[in-house]
Formats: sequence, C-alpha cells, structure tokens
Amino acid sequence: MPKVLISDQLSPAAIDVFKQRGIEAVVKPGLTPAELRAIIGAFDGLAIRSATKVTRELLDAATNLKVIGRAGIGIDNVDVKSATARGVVVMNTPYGNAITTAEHAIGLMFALARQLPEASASTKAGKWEKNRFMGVELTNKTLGLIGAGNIGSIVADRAVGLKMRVVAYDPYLTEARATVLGIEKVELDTLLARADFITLHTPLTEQTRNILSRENLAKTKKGVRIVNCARGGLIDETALYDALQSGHVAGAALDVFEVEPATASPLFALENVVCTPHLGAATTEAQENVALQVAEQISDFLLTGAVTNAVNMASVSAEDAPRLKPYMQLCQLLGSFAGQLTEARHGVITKVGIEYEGAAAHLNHRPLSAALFAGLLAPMMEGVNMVNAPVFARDHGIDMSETVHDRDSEYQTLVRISVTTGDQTRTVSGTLFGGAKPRLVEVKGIKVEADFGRHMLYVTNQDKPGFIARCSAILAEKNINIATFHLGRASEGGDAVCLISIDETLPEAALVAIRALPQVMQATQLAF
Ligand SMILES: NC(=O)C1=CN([C@@H]2O[C@H](COP(=O)(O)OP(=O)(O)OC[C@H]3O[C@@H](n4cnc5c(N)ncnc54)[C@H](O)[C@@H]3O)[C@@H](O)[C@H]2O)C=CC1
Ligand SMILES: O=C(O)C(=O)COP(=O)(O)O
Repeated sequence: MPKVLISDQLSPAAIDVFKQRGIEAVVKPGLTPAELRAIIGAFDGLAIRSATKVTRELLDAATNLKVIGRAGIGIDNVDVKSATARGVVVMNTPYGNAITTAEHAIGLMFALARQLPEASASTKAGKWEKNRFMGVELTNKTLGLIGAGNIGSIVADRAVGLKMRVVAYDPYLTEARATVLGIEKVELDTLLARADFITLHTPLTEQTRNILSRENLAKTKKGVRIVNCARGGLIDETALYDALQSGHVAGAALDVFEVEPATASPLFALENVVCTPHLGAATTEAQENVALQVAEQISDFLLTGAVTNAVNMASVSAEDAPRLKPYMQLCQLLGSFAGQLTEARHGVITKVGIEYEGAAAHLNHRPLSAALFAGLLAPMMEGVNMVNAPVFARDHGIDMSETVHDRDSEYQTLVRISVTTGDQTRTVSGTLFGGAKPRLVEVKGIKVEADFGRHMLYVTNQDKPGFIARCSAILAEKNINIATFHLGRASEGGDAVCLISIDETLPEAALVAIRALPQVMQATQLAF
C-alpha cells in the first residue's frame, strides 16, 4: 500500500480521499526539518502547503519519494530542480484557491482605502474617532496589476466591477486577453507612474524577485497604496518601510513576507500597514478544493500513473493513463534495448529520433518519449526515470526529434527509435501485439519478431549455415535453457540478427565463446 505524508495543515477532505483510494496517509504537520528528514524515507508521496520546505537535503533523504503534491499554487518552497533530478514529480493545484486569494486582495484593498483594521481597533477601544479615519473611494481609481494570470484576472474582473480602471504589467499577457478582461496592458514604468493602487500576482522567480525594488517604488505615484497577496520576496521590505514612513506610499497591505512565519517586522509598527498571516488561500471552500485536488492527483499518480498539474512532467490524463500504459512499457523497453546496445566504445549519444506510426500516432507523445528516454539512459545513468530523463538528455546535449506519421502502417501501431552515436545510427522498432504486449519487430532495418524476455542475447551475424547449431550448443553446454529463438536477415547470406530469450543470465565465458563463432559480429547480453 503506497504511503503519503501530509506535512502541513490540510483539510481532512484529503485524508478521506487517500483512505477511499487505499493509500495510507500519515498526518504530521509542524515537524522540524530534521524530524521530517528522519521519516521521509518511508513515504511514496508528500502532500504540502507553504510551510514545508522541500530542500535538496530533504530530497536526499526521500529515497522512496515519487510525488510531491502542493495543495495550493506557489511552489517556491520546493526545490523543483533537485526533485526533477531525483525523478520526483512535483504537482500543484493551480485553480483551487485562486478566487479566494483574489477576494483577499480585493478585501485588503478596501481595508487600506478605509483603514478598516485601525478603525475597528479604535472603535473597540471605545474611542469613537469618527474624524480620524478619512478614506478614499475606489471608483474611478487606477489599479495596477503586476501579473495577470489566474488570480490577477479574477482581481481585474472584480476591480472592473468596482468601476476601477485596470492597467496590467505582464509580459505574457496578450492584447486579445487584455481586451477580454477589459484592462489595459502597459509597461511596468507606466503602471508605476499611473496606479493609485498596485496589487501583485506573480510567482516568486528570479525575474520577479524585488520587482517593487527601492528604485521602482520611487517611480510610483505619490500616495499609492500597495497590496501584496502573492509572495514576500516581490517587494523590498526595507524600501517599502522607508516609502511608507516618508508618506510617498500611503499604505500597504501585506499577506506575505520575505521571511515566514513573520513574527516581527518594523512594518508592524506602522499605522498605514495592514497585515494578515498568509491568509490568501484561507477559506473553507479553497482549502477543501485544494485538499481534494491534491489527494486525487497524488492518488492517481501513485495508483495509475496519471499525471495532472505537474510542473516538471508532461500531463497524462486519468482517461489516457490506462491507454498509455502498454505504450509506456513498449517505449521504455525499446529505449532500454537501444540503450543496452549503445556501447561506450561507439561514443556518446548525440541524436535520438522517435517515430510514431499507426495507432501510436494519435497518442499523447510527451510521456511516451519520456519513458523511452528513461529506458535509453538507464544503462548509462543511475536513478533515471520518466521525470528526469528528458532533462538529463537535454543537459547532455542529445538532440531529440519526434515524428508522427499520418500514413497507413504495416503494423496496427508502431514506435521506432533511431539512436545516433558518432557517425552510426541504429534503429529499433516495436509494436503492441494484441494491443497490449510489447514486441520487437525490427532491429537495424532487419525484420525480426520477438517478445522482450527478462534475459536476452542479441547477436548480429553473417547469414551462414552452422551458426544456430553452434550457438545452441554453447548454451546447452552451460545448461542455459532457451525460451524463444528469433531470427531475421537483411538478405540471403547477408547481415542477420538473432534474438534469444534465455531463462537466466549467461556466464561471461559462454558470451565470449559465442562472440568467437566465425559467423558472429556482435553478441550482447540484455536484461529487461
Ligand atoms: N497569499 C496566498 O495565500 C496565495 C498566494 N499565491 C501566489 O500568487 C501567485 C500567482 O498565482 P496565479 O495567478 O494562480 O498564477 P499564474 O501562473 O496563473 O499567474 C502568474 C502570472 O504572472 C505573470 N508573470 C510571470 N513573470 C512575470 C514578470 N516577470 N512580470 C510580470 N508578470 C509576470 C505570468 O505571465 C502569469 O500571467 C502564485 O505564484 C503564488 O505565489 C497563490 C495562492 C494563494
Ligand atoms: O497557494 C499558494 O500559493 C499559497 O500561497 C497558499 O499558501 P498556503 O497553502 O495557505 O500555505
């Protein structure tokens, strides 16, 4: 039974899903990094929010981990690069808390405009300071949106409803989308100069870190009010403090901080600052949404191989997963076959071509090609799998091409792989027999029909009499049982290939004896 660790506060809805799906869920929020490292090795999945920091050190200890599910959007608390290198899928739930977070941003904007928290505190203190709290209207004000993705778009929609003018800076926002949203796409400097309110809705990346730097804060309109419901690192907090103190920035509402939990900050002392403890996603509805989604996604992946909302792997829908499963196996085996034939003396792999024909042409290819690369690179690299294989291939400069043939194939379905090392290119093709069983149908342009056995012997030889008898004799001499024996040849008396499935590993001496046969050019032992 797969085991999942829930290391942050997740709605109990997640536990119910895991239980129903037959997955053991262990709930342990609030562990220290050392405590987490001590137990993570026992788990196949990890479900988190923003509190758990998934560092390289934690991943080093996560020897069984296959999937990390983030019940929420931001994954800046996960070292995705290290997870990918270790073959761990990282998923998030990109929509489940978007409305809630957008509503929090709008709520904070109102709180700033009317100083609601201070007015509430003053009233509760019995002061009745009716003249102290003079607010500003939102109607006809300009809202500057930095980041117009899921959350930013919802904020824009609500702000337009409040009769605000919305300008947006987002390099990936198209003019057409801006028109649909009823907003104006502008450059950052224009936004800074025009906005009465600024709200941030980008992920924290190297490009967005400090996007409201001291320099950019100085470019804002005097009296601007700033809302940050995205990530702490987007604003230079010291520069913001200074701008608030000087009155250049009239107010700031912060849900997120550079260091969290934020239990002390000079900003807390300022009257014109409203703070919430990273509550953007904290509604019953959003927490139920993200908990259910993450539990379903983790379960689907661990139980069926379906991949949803992964940030480091191609998606495989729940509907596609069973259909792709035999193809994944075929691709992995074809890759493994080609990989095992690629001897170091031939040089490094420079190019891989993958062709899909017949029924295979109509499938989702990215996961299939990833499975093929996993098989291909496994003999050369440790710990390679579908998640990290495409990255390894790219990092090693392997040029990959995929071709889909929309033509009638001799086979109902066919996958062909061409691997180039130095100036040599080898091809291997396979099909699914009966729609489910992987079968080799061609090696180096020679037709040969063979199932993949656990132990196999691959021989290239001259098509001359005597080879079969001598080869069989060597195997018999070592008491090695032959399961299947398949032959193919390019032409009568020409190049031939022989694939022998045997019941156990062949001793090295027998392999040497086969290589010494006069007809034999190459003999390689393969394992699947
Ligand atoms: N306070 C909270 O509890 C929550 C905070 N968040 C934060 O909100 C962020 C945004 O969430 P979504 O809108 O769902 O993400 P999204 O991916 O839909 O949108 C992000 C937008 O930022 C834009 N962007 C990327 N780089 C940019 C740059 N350099 N300059 C300007 N725009 C840039 C992208 O083009 C995209 O449109 C998340 O990454 C997360 O950090 C999300 C949920 C809850
Ligand atoms: O989804 C996000 O990106 C959030 O920031 C929400 O964080 P949380 O799950 O409330 O810790």
